Amino acid sequence: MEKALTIAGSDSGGGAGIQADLKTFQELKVFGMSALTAVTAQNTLGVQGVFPMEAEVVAEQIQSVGEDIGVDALKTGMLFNAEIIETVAEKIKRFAWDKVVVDPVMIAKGGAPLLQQEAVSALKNHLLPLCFVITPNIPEAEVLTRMTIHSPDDKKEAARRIHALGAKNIVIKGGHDVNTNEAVDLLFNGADFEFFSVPRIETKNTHGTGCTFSAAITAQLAKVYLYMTRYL
Ligand SMILES: Nc1ncnc2c1ncn2[C@@H]1O[C@H](COP(=O)(O)OP(=O)(O)O)[C@@H](O)[C@H]1O
Ligand SMILES: Cc1ncc(COP(=O)(O)OP(=O)(O)O)c(N)n1
Repeated sequence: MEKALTIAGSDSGGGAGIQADLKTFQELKVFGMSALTAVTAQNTLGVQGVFPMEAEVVAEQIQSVGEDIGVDALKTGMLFNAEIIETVAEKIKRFAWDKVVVDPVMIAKGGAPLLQQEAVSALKNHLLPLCFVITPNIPEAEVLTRMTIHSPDDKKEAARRIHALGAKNIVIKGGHDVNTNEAVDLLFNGADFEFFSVPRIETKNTHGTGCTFSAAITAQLAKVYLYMTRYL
């Protein structure tokens, strides 16, 4: 069975974070593992508390999993501060992991900060160059690129800028683009753009959509690469 690791925060409500990731891994039939970066107290009303782990606690969890069980693909979610980001980047380099999905979690939909503002440059400098896929939502793409996104052309320009920061593949998610009756995601691989659209589901129950999305990509990456290497 292929193995996937999530390096992310705990959501006590179970809709996002580590809990959403492990459920998604299970659904997609990969063996799920976790390295916890923070404990959050959350429910359907919002985030009531954020308690980050010490960076060395994060490092030890990744080390334990990496040196024994092995990792076919991994994702990062809530990383909270620059020290944790730098620790995670060091471990990715140490194990030479290349199937790395970065969900640049910054702010919960209710408005609670899940990444310190001063950690954005650590994310850009240390983690983006190591990732195979990055999955920002529109507000996250705006922070990473320091531009506003209103149109499909803006999304393309933002994707180009994120690619220039070192990410190989960029998916700018369309969940926050509530003025359209479609949810439109943009994929850019450094050469070509592709838009993916589905009819927008009219619901307020979108907590954890981004976590689930990036976990699904991670699970499929773990399997696809193993499949491809059999034919090399
Ligand atoms: N109301 C919706 N209807 C259909 N798809 C949605 C809806 N909201 C989000 N999505 C999809 O869910 C995925 C996660 O996107 P998004 O909600 O923007 O992420 P995040 O949780 O990080 O803000 C994307 O593929 C997006 O297109
Ligand atoms: C612990 C934790 N990690 C990530 C998130 C953000 O989840 P996301 O899927 O981006 O969507 P919202 O929660 O913002 O709706 C989180 N809330 N908690």
